[in-house]
Amino acid sequence: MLFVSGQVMTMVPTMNPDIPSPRILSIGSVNIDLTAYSPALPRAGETIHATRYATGLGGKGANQAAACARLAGAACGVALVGRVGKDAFGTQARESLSKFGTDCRWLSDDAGNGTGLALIGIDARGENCITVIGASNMAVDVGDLDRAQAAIAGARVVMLQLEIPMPAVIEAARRARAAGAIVLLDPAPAPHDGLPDALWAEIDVVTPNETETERLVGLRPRDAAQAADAGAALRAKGARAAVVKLGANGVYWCDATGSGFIHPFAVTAIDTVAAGDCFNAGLALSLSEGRPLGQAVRFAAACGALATTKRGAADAAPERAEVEALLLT
Ligand SMILES: Nc1ncnc2c1ncn2[C@@H]1O[C@H](COP(=O)(O)OP(=O)(O)OP(=O)(O)O)[C@@H](O)[C@H]1O
Repeated sequence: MLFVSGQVMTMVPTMNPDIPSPRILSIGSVNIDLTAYSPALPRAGETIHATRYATGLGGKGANQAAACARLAGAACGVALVGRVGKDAFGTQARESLSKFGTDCRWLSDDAGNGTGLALIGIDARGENCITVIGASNMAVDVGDLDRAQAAIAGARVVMLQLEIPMPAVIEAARRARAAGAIVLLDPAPAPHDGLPDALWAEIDVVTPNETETERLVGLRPRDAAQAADAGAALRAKGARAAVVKLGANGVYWCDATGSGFIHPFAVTAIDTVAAGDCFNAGLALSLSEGRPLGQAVRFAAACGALATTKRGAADAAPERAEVEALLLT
């Protein structure tokens, strides 16, 4: 059946009884990252020559889905709900997601918008400047959720981020929670004026880093004690649990049953890009297996730490065996 809604033209996916309903969904953005490496970044009006470039999968929705699929392995049941353009970048994104094992049945082709892009410049010192073109990501709406309703209804964990329009995020959270799924929100990029109350009410676990925490509750945590204050403030907003990520300084968690601080795993970090996405992927997988929050956060912290030992975004995602080995140290 061909379904036409606004600018989207896509096949309506049906739930094939031979393919189990996904256990974990990421509802969010898909980008292709185009990265140019040059000795210095260009100033306004300047043209420079890069020494090399790379293209790869990006967007927090796609990164988290891909990382989670790699972690979960063969019969993983990790799906992505979102949009790509009907262009070469959309084809590249689909191929890349499929290589990780991500179920793309609910990834729509948007006939009216191109695929989301991130244009990234990196200089010799590792400084970067990034231009994001949201494109089809900014067209994600309730129609995408309608098409994915059967998947939302069957999911154990739904991962959300803030790179698609806020009304779609709120409605996705509402539907997922109503269906009994655990709703994970990575509040990135965090709006300057915080989150709407309608979203706070639907969040099971919110996972900000230091700067996102400051935008959400006005506190910038630098250690475990400050993270505990921030965690309490995040729960007072309405989230049932808070996980405050402090990068190389560890991670704090709290929920109705208690709280804890996980010290960072000792790794040799070479690139922290998407450590947070791999962390959230691990958290989603572990929660989907019924682990309590403290155990799930420890698993996630090992995933985040391993992601810093490889270059790239989704490409830096570890496999489960690597995570289990690090957890034994
Ligand atoms: N250098 C590191 N050593 C060990 N663990 C790390 C390191 N950096 C990150 N981690 C782990 O990964 C988690 C997520 O990293 P971080 O706090 O940088 O997230 P983030 O800011 O959301 O990341 P990004 O936006 O770059 O994806 C941390 O809470 C920590 O558990």
